[in-house]
Amino acid sequence: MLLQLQNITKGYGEPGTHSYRAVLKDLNFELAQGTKVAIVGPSGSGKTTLLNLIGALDQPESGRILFEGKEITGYSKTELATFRNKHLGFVFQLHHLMPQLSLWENVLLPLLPQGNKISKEQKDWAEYLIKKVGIWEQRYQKPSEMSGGECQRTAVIRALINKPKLILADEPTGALDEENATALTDLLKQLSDDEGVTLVTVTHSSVLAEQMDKKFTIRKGNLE
Ligand SMILES: Nc1ncnc2c1ncn2[C@@H]1O[C@H](COP(=O)(O)OP(=O)(O)OP(=O)(O)O)[C@@H](O)[C@H]1O
Repeated sequence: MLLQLQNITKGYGEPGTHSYRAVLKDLNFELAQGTKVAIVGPSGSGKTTLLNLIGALDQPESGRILFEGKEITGYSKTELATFRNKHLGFVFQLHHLMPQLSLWENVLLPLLPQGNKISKEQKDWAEYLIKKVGIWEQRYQKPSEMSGGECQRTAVIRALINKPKLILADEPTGALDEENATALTDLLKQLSDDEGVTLVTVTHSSVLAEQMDKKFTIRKGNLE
């Protein structure tokens, strides 16, 4: 298994007081390498809370999270940051591209914390991805000079640049019109198929959810 969540509990407020509210309760979840899943559920059901745990951005109150069989719960902040950078790619509803950088620079940005120079192999990989999603012509343009769909495609490539094992997408098509949303859905699916990347996407879009191998719904703090 690529990812295992075992008996996860997570809430907000001070446990044992009136302020506490449980969001995820004794949740179990397993994800095999290469699978694509959608997580759906009403507003406030805990989708982002769950994605933050899977993405090592937050820690559960109890339970264990294992990645490739190794427990990551208990990692220090630095260890979690290293883990995220090495294994995970993130796509958000809003692309979060750096406004002062070109498409090309934005795509290469996640490689910079690794120090040293960006290798020819890494540049070739970036070029391959940018061409694959059809925005090579725009590579020297800044986000303000690109369409919303082009920005979101750039964000998807940026998430893939480190060759992550797992991509986490939070409402990736949420800010796009229907045509662009469909194009991005196809792209996410095709890229994860071609590159063998595992994908977890939180979405309100039934079109996107239907494209995944499996759909989970958060209900009463658990996945069904
Ligand atoms: N930092 C926080 N402090 C207190 N409560 C929080 C915090 N973050 C989330 N919550 C609460 O936890 C519950 C789950 O929130 P979460 O954002 O995970 O839901 P969601 O399913 O992603 O919702 P949406 O679809 O509206 O984005 C909500 O009731 C929310 O108010």
